[in-house]
Amino acid sequence: MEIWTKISKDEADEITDVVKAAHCAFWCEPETKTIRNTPVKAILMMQLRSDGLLGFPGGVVDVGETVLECLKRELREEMALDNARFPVGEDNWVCAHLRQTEQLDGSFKNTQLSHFFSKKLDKEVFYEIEKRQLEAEHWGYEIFGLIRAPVLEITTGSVAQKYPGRGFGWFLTQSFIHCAREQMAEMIIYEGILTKDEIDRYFEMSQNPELREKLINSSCLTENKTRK
Ligand SMILES: O=c1[nH]cnc2c1ncn2[C@@H]1O[C@H](COP(=O)(O)OP(=O)(O)O)[C@@H](O)[C@H]1O
Repeated sequence: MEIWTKISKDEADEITDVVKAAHCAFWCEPETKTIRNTPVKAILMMQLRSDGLLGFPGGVVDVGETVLECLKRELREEMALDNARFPVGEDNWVCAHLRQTEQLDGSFKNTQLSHFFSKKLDKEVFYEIEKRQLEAEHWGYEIFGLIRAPVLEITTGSVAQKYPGRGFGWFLTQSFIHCAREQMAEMIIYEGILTKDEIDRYFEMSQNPELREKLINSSCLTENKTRK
């Protein structure tokens, strides 16, 4: 069994004997609308990983590297990011999560410390950085898709009435790597995109068993099943 716990910066700085990782959410307010005239509050840059899960750009800190040096290297490898133009620094730190893994004797050992950063971009810059990712060294090898996490809610229409949370609530039903879903929630609150209550409501909706069953078994929420 593995447990992920959010810890403070001071607590994180105390931990030394563990694998460290750093990931970053680049985001923007696109000031656009999507279907049914729904305002898009924000879009977050995520990736479809080669293991089929969704996560943020970043990776494991190599021996001799600092957390920020690691992030810089990973952002270059995974996004072809021009780090001099778009630096990510201590000011962009949002949260840390500690993974503890159960051992054979039932005790728990610290096995990973994940730092998370967030950087807001102008929408034009966001689009430019997105396009550049197709030239990244790890594109098509470790990174299989570019994702815009949709921070929005489509509230009109019968499906939205029956299954609220269409938009971000439904997005949360996807499969995320490790603590990426929690990091995303932390960063959305930290940046003032949504309140904690709003995020909690979306998490609750995404855990509705009836909705999850429908989303997994049918792409259009109908009763039709073409595969048994
Ligand atoms: O978005 C994320 N949030 C939190 N942890 C992640 C995320 N993406 C990957 N990880 C975890 O961080 C570690 C580094 O994985 P990743 O695939 O990013 O790095 P790598 O490029 O160094 O192999 C792994 O334990 C992985 O499961």
